[in-house]
Amino acid sequence: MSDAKSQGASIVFQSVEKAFHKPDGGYVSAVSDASLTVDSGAITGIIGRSGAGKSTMLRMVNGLERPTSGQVLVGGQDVGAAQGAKLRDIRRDVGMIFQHFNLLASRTVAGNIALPLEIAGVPAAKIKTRVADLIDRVGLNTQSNNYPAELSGGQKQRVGIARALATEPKVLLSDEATSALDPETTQTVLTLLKDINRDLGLTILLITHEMAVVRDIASHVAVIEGGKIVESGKTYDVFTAPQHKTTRSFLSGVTGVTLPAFIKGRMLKSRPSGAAKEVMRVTFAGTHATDPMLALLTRDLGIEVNILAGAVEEIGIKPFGNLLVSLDADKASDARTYLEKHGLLTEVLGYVS
Ligand SMILES: Nc1ncnc2c1ncn2[C@@H]1O[C@H](COP(=O)(O)OP(=O)(O)OP(=O)(O)O)[C@@H](O)[C@H]1O
Repeated sequence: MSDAKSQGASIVFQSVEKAFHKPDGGYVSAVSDASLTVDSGAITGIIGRSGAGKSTMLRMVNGLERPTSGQVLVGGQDVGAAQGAKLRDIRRDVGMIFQHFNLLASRTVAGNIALPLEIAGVPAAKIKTRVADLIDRVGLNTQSNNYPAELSGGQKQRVGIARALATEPKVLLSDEATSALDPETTQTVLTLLKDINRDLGLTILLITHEMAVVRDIASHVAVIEGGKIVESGKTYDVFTAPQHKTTRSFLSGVTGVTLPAFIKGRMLKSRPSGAAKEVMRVTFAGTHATDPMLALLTRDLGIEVNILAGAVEEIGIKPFGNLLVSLDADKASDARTYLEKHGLLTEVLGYVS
């Protein structure tokens, strides 16, 4: 494959609703009032639980579903309104990869990758060179004549990626592409997707239920619940200052920073009478991520803090830290003011007596 940049295309969801009719005459609202802009060349993750509406969002981008109202625009073209040749043109600009790869068992690696080119009527000689380039790009040179049954999950997904890139799309949709893979293979596939995004400039929209995937690859994220986008923004901003409880619950799974059981079991929502400790989350972002702020808090205000759990992580190349601490509830308000004045974020999680 030539490494010339194939321009990406933006994806815009404008007040999109999608309802499905049920056999009993009612309907189910799969996506409701969704507005989201994915910039050309960006990698954006849509995260949500099972049934949240992720697949429906994705399927509206390549015209497999049409919005009930609102618009989905790919490179400014209204996918929902497109018919016939126009819809085929838009679809050619949108490649897709799947959780279970969707490879043809009867075709070799090279044969699977060639399929979309054969369907598009590309001359055989051109298909041969292009398939060889694609195989090279995804690192399957020694497997080109193997059948899917002879490949590992990671290798199968590489074939899926090469096949999706065959028609030089501007947008790549990823439907839980790493969910069936082990963590190590997931990393190699995510790295390949990042390389492709960088080299070809194509836009990637992925759906996942794993915040770790978002952290590792996406510059932007949208959180969807019950068909509604409840939060969206730059991945770093959403990770360091999540606004919605669903986002927080996804994050608690990925940061690995959870309260120890002996505290969790005793936590109260409101402050009890008498002596009590406040349990607080402190998020260190940007330049403060590695500052010794708790030591400074003790030095400047004489407030002592117990660390319950913590971790420093990276998103892109930017670090952020997450600490769960407890401290004297009488002094907690002063401590929060001090920490926030120094650019940290705090959140009261509860109290223990
Ligand atoms: N063709 C359909 N007919 C009827 N209802 C549908 C159809 N497709 C999706 N739904 C419903 O719409 C809602 C959203 O489904 P969707 O598949 O988009 O969710 P999801 O977030 O992708 O879930 P999962 O992670 O389990 O795939 C669900 O309630 C689902 O049952």
